[in-house]
Amino acid sequence: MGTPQHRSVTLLLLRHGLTEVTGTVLAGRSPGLHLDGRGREQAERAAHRLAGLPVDAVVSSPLERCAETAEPVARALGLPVHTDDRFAECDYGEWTGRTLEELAEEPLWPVVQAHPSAARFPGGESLAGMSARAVEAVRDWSGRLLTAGRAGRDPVLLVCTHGDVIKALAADALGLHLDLFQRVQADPCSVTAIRYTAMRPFLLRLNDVGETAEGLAPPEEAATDAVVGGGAGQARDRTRG
Ligand SMILES: O=C(O)[C@@H](CO)OP(=O)(O)O
Repeated sequence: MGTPQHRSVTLLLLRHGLTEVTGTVLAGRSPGLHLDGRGREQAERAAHRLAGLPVDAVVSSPLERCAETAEPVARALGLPVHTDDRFAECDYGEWTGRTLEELAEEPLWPVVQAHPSAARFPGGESLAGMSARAVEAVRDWSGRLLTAGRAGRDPVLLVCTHGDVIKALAADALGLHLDLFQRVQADPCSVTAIRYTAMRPFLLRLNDVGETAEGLAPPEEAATDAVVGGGAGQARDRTRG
């Protein structure tokens, strides 16, 4: 990576809108799961809310519910949607598509709730692995934007992704062990904003479902002199052992 002209990146994490199973089924990587009418409305409202922000790139999980949320937002911003598999929901393996009620009876359930850093889903991924890949993706995209370095301000990256991915990235930003990530909330179409400055992540907004974009991005003149990635670097260590 070349010498970045601007050394702070603002990350906006947008959770996808509602689907007909949100909150009752562990959707994960279920194929063909689309936004429902409420979800499409939420995506349009998010597009309206975020339209005026100086966003430099929109990146989405490949799953339909995120792509369908990112699309109107990116259109309002006049940007293309990039896809990155590392922002896909955790691969829940055999748990994918099962109801939460049913899963609550599984022996692994209390581990997922109370000790998620030890949770690996049968036939799927571990939550620690999901966290590490998402942190790595944020680091890569941030580096890319810093290298591209638009004059006059620090870059803003908008990522449309999933509940557990946002919870993991927010936990990383707060320096929380992954075991505490269930204490973070990310509602449909909420925005969680993190600024990475001087090797350190700062949580600007958590689970923000407001109507305005005030305070979500730096003012035009703000260009700082620091380095991105402190939280990202620390995350893997915190999820070990
Ligand atoms: O997969 C799911 O059911 C949930 C889990 O957090 O995430 P999302 O709906 O945000 O994809």
